[in-house]
Amino acid sequence: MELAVKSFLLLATALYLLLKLTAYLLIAHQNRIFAKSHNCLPPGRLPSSFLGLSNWVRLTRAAKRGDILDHIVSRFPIYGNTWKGRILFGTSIGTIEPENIKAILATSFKDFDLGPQRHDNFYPLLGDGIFTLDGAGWEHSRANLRPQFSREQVSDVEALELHVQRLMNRLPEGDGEVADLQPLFYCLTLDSATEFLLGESVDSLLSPELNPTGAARGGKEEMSFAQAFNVSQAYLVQRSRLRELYWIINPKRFRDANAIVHRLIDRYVDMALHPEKRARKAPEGKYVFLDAIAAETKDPKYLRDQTLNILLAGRDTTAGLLGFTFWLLARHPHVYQKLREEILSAFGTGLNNEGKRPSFSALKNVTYLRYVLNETLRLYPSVPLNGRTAVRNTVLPRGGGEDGLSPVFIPKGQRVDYTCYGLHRRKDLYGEDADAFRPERWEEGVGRGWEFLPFNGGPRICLGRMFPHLLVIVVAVGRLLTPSVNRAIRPDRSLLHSYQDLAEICED
Ligand code: HEM
Repeated sequence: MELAVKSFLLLATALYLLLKLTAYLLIAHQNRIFAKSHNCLPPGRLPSSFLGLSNWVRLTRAAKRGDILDHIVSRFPIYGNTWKGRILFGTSIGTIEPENIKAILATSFKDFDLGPQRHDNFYPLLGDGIFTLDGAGWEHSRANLRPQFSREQVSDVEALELHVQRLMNRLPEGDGEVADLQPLFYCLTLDSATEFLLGESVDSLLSPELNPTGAARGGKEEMSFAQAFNVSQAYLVQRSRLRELYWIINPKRFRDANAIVHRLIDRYVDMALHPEKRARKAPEGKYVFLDAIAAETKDPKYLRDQTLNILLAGRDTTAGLLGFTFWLLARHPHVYQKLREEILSAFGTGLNNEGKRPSFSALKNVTYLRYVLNETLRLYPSVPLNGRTAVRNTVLPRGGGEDGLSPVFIPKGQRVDYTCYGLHRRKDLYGEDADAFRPERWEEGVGRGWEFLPFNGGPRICLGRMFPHLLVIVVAVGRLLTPSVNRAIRPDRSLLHSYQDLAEICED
């Protein structure tokens, strides 16, 4: 009897393996036919050891050193603008080819999705929202949320002014004193975003202790919303580093931080659904994102998740842009001087608290400011790494063969990572000085089409790209460019470190 069971198990296992092998060979055969019929050739090969462990170890070491982006970008001159390699159990295709990125994000949009990790890794904090969903869920979110990003709704300069003023109040008084702007910018974007989303700011700029970068510290005291949101994000970064194994990191501190964030948002969701519970009424005519979406949908989880998705999408990206703009201005005094002169000549004393506030469109038309922002986003795009996964067999137009000009076959399930940080630094697209900060290059017509992608492109292009970040920076630039605050800039490695963190979180 025992022998019969053993024989049966052996036979079943052999049959299972045979079926698997046949399916594998069949798919490989179909893939070959598909690739041939589209004239595909293989791209450059990133060497790797068993299961891609060596590449993963190199990536992890680079992340620890704080130069993961330069590490990734250094592969392109060696293996080509599109390459394929093994990284921790899976294969990845890396590309900095505009034509390929256009295919992924626009022309072959339906052939790709965000991949399994984005939703599942972010779920404990973000749930189901526009930033984490694919397919019908994303389409529904996008259609519902898009009207909330019209110009009138997001260009409330007055609300921003209050937070900028508070930021200014935190700068040291004396001449020659230094201040670290980065934590202040993270607080500024949190305060202004919560005001836009919830109708009330969490006012982190008024708190005596700033904890902006989200170091997951110990301690028994309850975290504030700002701390909890930062702690959650810091854990999301750590989880992303483990790729498919993200779920291994799920400590109590992460769960507590998520619960604190959810509790606060739920309070506002409750008030949006039951306005009679509100202690203070929003001023007449004031736009509140949560109230606006609650007018359409009454599901509290939907409301919480979408609000948090927007907060995550818009907060660090904007703080990063602000931080890098000033970081670069501090190192390029001639650019700083030129920008200051242009702003002052356009608006005179209008920026100096004398009642006349420049209009939004006037601010948008300060050409040199636009060049400075473009150049900052070119060198330090807030989302430097990104990727998609093929949902069916498809093709990228470039990267195959010795010359890299043939199409590349992308099988169903294949991950493709595109790297704006590398794309934006290509010397053949931006010139030999592509690594230098030179806003004037924008006068020369660089960055056309799919060569410049700080906000993505195609149907998933950033919803908030037009206004809030621009307004925040403009108000801040206006204020910080006044002579009395020339002092407030300090170069700081921590800025670069948190940029790397952001890079990794977005890689998923
Ligand atoms: C400098 C500031 C910003 C940059 C560089 C930026 C960049 C991006 C990028 C690259 C994406 C695509 C992510 C992906 O699909 O993988 C994105 C998506 C998104 N962004 Fe922004 N963003 C910024 C500010 C904002 C702000 C302020 C908001 C809202 C208030 C916002 C809302 C969104 C939303 C909702 C999405 C998801 C769109 C979708 O999937 O349909 N962003 N952003």
